[in-house]
Amino acid sequence: MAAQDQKNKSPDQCLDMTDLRAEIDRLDRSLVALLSERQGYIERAAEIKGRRSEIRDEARIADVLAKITAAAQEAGLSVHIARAVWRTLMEHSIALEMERFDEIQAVQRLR
Ligand SMILES: C=C(O[C@@H]1C=C(C(=O)O)C=C[C@H]1O)C(=O)O
Repeated sequence: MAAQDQKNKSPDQCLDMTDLRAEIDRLDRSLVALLSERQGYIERAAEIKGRRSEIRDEARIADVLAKITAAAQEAGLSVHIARAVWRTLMEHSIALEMERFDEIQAVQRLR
């Protein structure tokens, strides 16, 4: 086990709110890194998709929500939290993808 891992405390090992919040802050940094990596693929999708109408894909949104629901159930994460977070995440991702798509189109019109 890496030295860093040994410093992490399980919820039961946290004896006060300072301990507990340090662990939440650590996990939040990891979540930000993962969401940033996810955003890279959203931005790339804006380059790959040929039409603005392709950006919001309801079938894919339903597919992601179904996979997230199953993964949350398996992991013991509240399905209510998981679905709410991913619905919000996908709405903001779609908005970002549209912004990027419009920027690309604007640059191409100038050429
Ligand atoms: C990245 C995509 O574009 C959109 C963003 C999605 C997401 O954030 O997971 C899902 C569906 C799409 O509306 C995609 O089509 O997969």
